[in-house]
Amino acid sequence: MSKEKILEVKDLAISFRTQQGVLQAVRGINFELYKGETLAIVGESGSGKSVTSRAIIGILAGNSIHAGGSIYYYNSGLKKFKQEHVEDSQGQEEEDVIDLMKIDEEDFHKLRGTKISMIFQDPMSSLNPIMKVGKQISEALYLKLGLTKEQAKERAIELMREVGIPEPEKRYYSYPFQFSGGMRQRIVIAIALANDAEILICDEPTTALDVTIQAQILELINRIKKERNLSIIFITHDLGVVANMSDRIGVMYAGKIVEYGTVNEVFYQPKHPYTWALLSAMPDLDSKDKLFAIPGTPPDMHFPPKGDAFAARNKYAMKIDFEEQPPMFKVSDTHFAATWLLHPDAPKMDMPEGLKARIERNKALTKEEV
Ligand SMILES: Nc1ncnc2c1ncn2[C@@H]1O[C@H](COP(=O)(O)OP(=O)(O)OP(=O)(O)O)[C@@H](O)[C@H]1O
Repeated sequence: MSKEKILEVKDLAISFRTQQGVLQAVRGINFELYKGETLAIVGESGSGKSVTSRAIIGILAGNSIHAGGSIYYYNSGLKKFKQEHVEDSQGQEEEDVIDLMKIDEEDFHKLRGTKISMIFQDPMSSLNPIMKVGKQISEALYLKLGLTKEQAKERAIELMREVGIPEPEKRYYSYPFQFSGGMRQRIVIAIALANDAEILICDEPTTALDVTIQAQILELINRIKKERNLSIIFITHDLGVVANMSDRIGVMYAGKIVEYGTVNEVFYQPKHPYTWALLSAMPDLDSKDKLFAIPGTPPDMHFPPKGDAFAARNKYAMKIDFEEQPPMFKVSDTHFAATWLLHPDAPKMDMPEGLKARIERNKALTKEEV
């Protein structure tokens, strides 16, 4: 995997004005995205995954407040900016970095739907219901890449073939409602490819599909990622989906990233009790154990807790968890977790025995498959 950074989310904070006051949806998150990698962001409903991805693509709701932080896009070719965090190192003035939270509408239009594309759970939300799908793909090519109408049509048919639409010459003239959910999601992917996107944000793209179709769409996303060196942000509440298709995972809880690391680190050496809970709640075909449900509910983000937001649901919580927010502790060069359990003075606490046994079983299974 190349290590060319394409995106850097820095101390990003997004709130919303609501009738009950200000809701703090994203509370200072940090992550990087590299070229050609898939970063999964997982967490329960309401943890701030969608708000994060909507901030990146610039489609936050009107009542949102940019409470702080930046989203740096590297080498967009759009402009040369000098940003605070790169000022002091030598030669950085030359770097092409833009802050997506600061650029104007016109520049954002050049990026959204072109360099950055998004696939949603419901493909209909990205498609025009009364326009033939072929036209929707070729329009992207025609408007944004300056091809002639004939060239655009030819290319659109090629793209339909590339994403696995059978008989693309014929289906070019069909309307979205004439396709199944899985096929519609393929059309949305074809539009993203038509735009030559560099970053593809997938927000629960397979949640509404049945399992077989889900696997096919995941396979397609994986294939185009490899073929085009795409960078993917994959948002899901389902850890099972990302196990086989992400390079790194960020676990979100109550508007913060509480743990991130490579897929192996998060699956095999999880450190945050919330990650333990998420992993324990994953259905496991080989286990006869009763499925673990995470007790309690996430906090009301109008009044985020003072300490570790997971403390109230965490049976391993210590006094300090209710009083002070834990910093990100480094586990390895690629693995970090925000839990006081990693403080050198904390009592030695390992993951639950049941989870440890599951992990060992899964490791053994993976070895068998190799
Ligand atoms: N326009 C809005 N106005 C008020 N609150 C909002 C708005 N959009 C999102 N929120 C709130 O922000 C928080 C984070 O929402 P977000 O959609 O990012 O969660 P999520 O992790 O993506 O969950 P889901 O999987 O359900 O989409 C939630 O509490 C949500 O209710």
